[in-house]
Amino acid sequence: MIKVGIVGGTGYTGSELLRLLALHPQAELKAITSRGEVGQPVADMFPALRKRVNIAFSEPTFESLKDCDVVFFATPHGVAMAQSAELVNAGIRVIDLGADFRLKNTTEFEKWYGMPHSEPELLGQACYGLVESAREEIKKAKLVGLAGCYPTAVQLALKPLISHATPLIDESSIVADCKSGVSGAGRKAAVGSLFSEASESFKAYGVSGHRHLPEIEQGLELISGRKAQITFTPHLVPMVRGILATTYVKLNEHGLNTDIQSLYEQHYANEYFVDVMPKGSLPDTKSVRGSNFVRIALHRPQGRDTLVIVSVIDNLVKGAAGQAVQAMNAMFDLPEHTGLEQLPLSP
Ligand SMILES: NC(=O)C1=CN([C@@H]2O[C@H](COP(=O)(O)OP(=O)(O)OC[C@H]3O[C@@H](n4cnc5c(N)ncnc54)[C@H](OP(=O)(O)O)[C@@H]3O)[C@@H](O)[C@H]2O)C=CC1
Ligand SMILES: CC(=O)N[C@@H](CCC(=O)OP(=O)(O)O)C(=O)O
Repeated sequence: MIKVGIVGGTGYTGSELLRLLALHPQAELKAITSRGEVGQPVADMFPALRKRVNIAFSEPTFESLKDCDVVFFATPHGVAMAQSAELVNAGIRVIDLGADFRLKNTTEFEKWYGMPHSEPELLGQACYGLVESAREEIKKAKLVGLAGCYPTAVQLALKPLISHATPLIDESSIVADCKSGVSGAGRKAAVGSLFSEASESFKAYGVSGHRHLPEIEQGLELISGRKAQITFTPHLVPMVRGILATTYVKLNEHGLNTDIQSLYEQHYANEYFVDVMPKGSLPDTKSVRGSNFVRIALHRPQGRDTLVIVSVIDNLVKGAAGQAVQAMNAMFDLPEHTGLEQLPLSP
């Protein structure tokens, strides 16, 4: 059994990890931390976990986590950075769901996250955790900086095109128009997440710059070795879970002469969690809700040279906790879908 610890067990991604790991056949929950709820049984806070999770919250300290094989950080930026070195040095593998180990350039990190990076050496050892593109590195990694939620939806939408040795699109003018449910903002109290603010409304945010922009560009460059430029606009939608990304690219001559639907189907043929839908499909967030799947559909409106790629994920699963468990499975040589076979909730 893999002994698992979670730092940040009271938040949305932490509790989603609990939901998934409670039924994982190879995982044993050893520690779940909270600063404010030490001693409280986890199932008292999350009745959905009654009779499945029988431990209590503990302090987010090394002492609580030292018997684990792997520790997930489901915490705000800056927390994993402060605590990972001690764990990694003790031979405990770390998967950070936050952004401390995603951006390789510390100046970029400081610019977008407003804090200096205190562990540049550890950052150098970290593997960027988009499992479909970095599986082999993740297997060996001691530390994974898991891909963000929007970056997962957008990179998986573009990967087959970007992976192609000869560019198929104009890689300098990609547009990703993305919509997220409110759980993307976390469980902490915030005015923008109030029912009366977010419901019956729909708005763009971070239009002039969002911290996922440099991450997406870095991720695309990691895949292709070429620099890509993207206009990324996130929106807040009045629903709880889900991300829908509509990504627009201009096909070049080579792209226009390629069967893009077949390219996607072949590229993802062996990916358990990626569903390339039949031509013309319209995936909705409900079709992935509660599951680790991503569904992708391709369109060429009016047969023109713009390709529209629609991708959907559950931000808390494939965008966070599910992808984290997928990475853990890869690290511990388990089939990647172990404990992750939940079908989406319907309706
Ligand atoms: N929500 C989403 O869709 C996604 C979130 N993420 C990332 O995952 C991380 C967690 O997000 P989310 O679950 O939404 O956040 P929440 O705000 O819901 O939860 C944050 C958790 O972190 C704990 N925490 C806060 N500060 C500290 C600290 N200084 N030391 C230890 N624990 C701390 C809190 O627990 P307590 O106060 O009880 O100690 C709480 O359990 C973030 O980095 C986020 O960016 C990534 C992808 C998607
Ligand atoms: C709706 C909403 O607010 N979404 C968050 C993104 C989710 C998140 O926490 O981002 P990471 O993937 O970087 O961890 C935001 O835009 O800041």
